[in-house]
Amino acid sequence: MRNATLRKVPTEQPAMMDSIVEVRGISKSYGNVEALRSIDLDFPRGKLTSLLGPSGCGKTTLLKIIAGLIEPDGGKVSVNGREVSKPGPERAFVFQDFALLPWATVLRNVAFGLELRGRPVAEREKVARHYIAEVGLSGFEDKYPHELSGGMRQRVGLARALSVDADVLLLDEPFSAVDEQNRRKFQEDLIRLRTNQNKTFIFVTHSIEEAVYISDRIVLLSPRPGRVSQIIEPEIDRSVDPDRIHRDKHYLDTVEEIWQGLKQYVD
Ligand SMILES: Nc1ncnc2c1ncn2[C@@H]1O[C@H](COP(=O)(O)OP(=O)(O)OP(=O)(O)O)[C@@H](O)[C@H]1O
Repeated sequence: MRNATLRKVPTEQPAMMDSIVEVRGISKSYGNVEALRSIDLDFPRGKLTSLLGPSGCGKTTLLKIIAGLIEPDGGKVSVNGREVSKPGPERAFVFQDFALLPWATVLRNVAFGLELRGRPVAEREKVARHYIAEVGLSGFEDKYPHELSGGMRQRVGLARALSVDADVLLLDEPFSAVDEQNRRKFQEDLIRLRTNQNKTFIFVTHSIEEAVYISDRIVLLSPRPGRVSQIIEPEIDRSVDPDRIHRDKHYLDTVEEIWQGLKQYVD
């Protein structure tokens, strides 16, 4: 396979990049636990960026600060050039535990974000049906969350995030609760959605393989207090068969190189 190389990017970002999310000097402590120290990051528009690093290095904290769900102690986050301090319609958060309404059908769950925004029922159901199809759940509109597998519930969460038409989708380990088959399938869907929907994805994962497989860029955070230690662009040609990518030497070398850098932090 051609065109699969590891590219390291300076952690000081070039000013010319079209970034949709800008993080400047973000710090956060919980009591005397310093989670994040002075994070500066730019997230390119229309790309998928993964946050990767040892357990407890502040990945989820950073994602929630970008979402406006946690207030930082210092620094600021801008989205589309505008400083943000609370959740807003241009960002949608897909929770690790799905956060679905157990008493509502798939259709209602997916349409829920639009319902909160007071959109008419016909419009929100039309949009919801569209995204239910996009994530491969057509035919399940009238099911309830307890009737679905973990992977399907995760898709409902993603469809809900897509249906509110946010520019930025924030995903906190979306595949952690699903089995390997569903994980692979969902990764492929995410790559397709990223291309078709032209959304910006910011993605927290524990998995080096997953990060290399799906990401346009990978931000490696150092152990707590989390700081940006490296930015990597694994230039993988994703137009080829996914099974070929997983066996490709460049893919495997990239995974190995990141692992060599991270393994010192594993007990
Ligand atoms: N609400 C909280 N109160 C106290 N400490 C917290 C809180 N949330 C997170 N922490 C601590 O802050 C640090 C960063 O946590 P965070 O969940 O952001 O890291 P993470 O990199 O996402 O971790 P993991 O990979 O294990 O999910 C950890 O040491 C965690 O224990």
